[in-house]
This record gives sequence, C-alpha cells and structure tokens, in this order.
Amino acid sequence: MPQLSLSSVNKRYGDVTALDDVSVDFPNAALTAIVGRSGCGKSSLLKLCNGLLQPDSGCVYALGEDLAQADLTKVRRRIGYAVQGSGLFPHLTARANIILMAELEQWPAEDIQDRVSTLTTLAHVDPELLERYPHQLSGGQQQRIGLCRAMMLKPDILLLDEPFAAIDPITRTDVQHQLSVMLDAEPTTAVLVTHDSREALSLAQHLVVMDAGRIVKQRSRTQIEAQFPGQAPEAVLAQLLDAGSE
Ligand SMILES: Nc1ncnc2c1ncn2[C@@H]1O[C@H](COP(=O)(O)OP(=O)(O)OP(=O)(O)O)[C@@H](O)[C@H]1O
Repeated sequence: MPQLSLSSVNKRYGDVTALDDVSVDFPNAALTAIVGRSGCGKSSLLKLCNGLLQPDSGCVYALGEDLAQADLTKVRRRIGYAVQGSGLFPHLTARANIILMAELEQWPAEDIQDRVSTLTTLAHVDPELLERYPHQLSGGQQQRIGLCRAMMLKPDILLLDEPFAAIDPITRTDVQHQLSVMLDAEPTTAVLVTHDSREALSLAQHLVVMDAGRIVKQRSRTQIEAQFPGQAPEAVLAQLLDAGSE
C-alpha cells in the first residue's frame, strides 16, 4: 500500500483551477520529482500532502489515513517538509532549529544529540555551524540545516518544495548530493517539486509531469533511460510535456 497517494483530487482558488482530478500513488521509500511549467499546480499538490491545503473534492491518503479525517498534528510529525530559502526561524540557532520538534516531542537529550550528530554527518554540516543563527550561514549551509530539520524526527514522508532554488549552481550540486546520501541512508517516501530538469532526473527514481493542474505523464527512471537514451534532461522534459496527456 502506498504511504502517500491522492485520489481524484480537485483544488480551486476562486476561479483558478490549481488541480484538476489528480490521482497519484507515490512509490514508497523512493524519491519522486514533480515537474512542470510555472503555475501548473506543483506546490498546491505538495501542500495537500501534509494538510496545509484541503482538497475541494477527492482524498489525500498519508500513512494509511485519509487526511480529511486524520489528526493532522499527529500525522505531520511523521512528514518532513523543507521549502525554498530554508524557512529556518531567524531567532533560533541552527541547532535549535533542527531540534525544535524533537524537544516538543520530549525526546531524551541523549537521543536528540545522537540524531543531530547522525544528520550533521550525513549532511556534511560542520558542528561549529550549529551555534550560528541563520543569517550567519550561507544559503547552502542554511539549506543543509533545513534538510536536517526536516529529517530530525525520522519522517516516513519527506516533502521538498524547491529546496535548492535559492542557491548557486555549484553549492546546489553539493547539497543535492547530500540529499541523495541522506535518502540512501534512510529510505523515505520523498516528493520533490522542482523547476530544474537536471535536478529532477538526477535525483528521482520516479518522475511526475504536470500541466495545467493535471498529471500528464508518470515515468520511472528506468523507463526514461530506455525511452530517451543519452538525451539531456531539458530535452527529455520538453518531449514529455509536448507529447501531451496519456
Ligand atoms: N493562494 C492562492 N490564491 C489564488 N491562486 C493561487 C493561490 N496559490 C496558487 N494559486 C494559483 O494556482 C495555480 C497553481 O499554483 P501552484 O503554486 O500550485 O503552481 P506551481 O506549479 O507550484 O507554480 P510555480 O512553479 O510557479 O511555483 C496557479 O495558477 C496559481 O496562480
């Protein structure tokens, strides 16, 4: 059974249709990238996955629960969420940002320390950075801290909305690599919204292509490699989008 799925979901904002009859099963313990033109509904879909938005009709199932019926606070503890620009609290140090939820959950101090140590090693965060405030960190460092925070409670689901958009291309490649390392170490059902076709095709095992509020294509990485051998990611995505809906 998929840990995360949408069934016939519709979402409108006033006259704007953001999602139009969207159904999708996200593969468990794998990373799915959602790509598509600006305004096609990617972020709306992601926000529905942790109950930040509610569908007008249809259902969102996460971790065996229909989110419309679920205790959202409880379910969200098992769903990590990282957004563009890191979203760190500016008045808290990096360490305090990372451990905030674990403290609220009253984890023992020793478990918190162990988890911080595991995550900072995986994410290549120098321990001395943990005592700095977000404004004292580079964009790439903030992003790494944001990933550590999202993964602190060992989430079953990880939602990533353009988490690397604000950082320069070299640092970006580095942080993308750290994300891969972290997900290899702790397989999680992850969904990444991105504008970057290279990022999508290099990180994801599964690709969802959206257009005008609908899912128009879904492909595994293996299918993409077989269908578009050796082609540049930009060309692959352009062809998937241009071919229209299936
Ligand atoms: N709060 C809102 N009120 C009104 N319209 C909204 C709101 N949020 C999103 N929309 C509209 O819904 C549609 C889908 O938006 P969404 O942010 O999900 O798209 P997106 O694919 O993530 O876009 P982008 O790639 O530009 O971030 C767009 O037409 C957008 O203008």
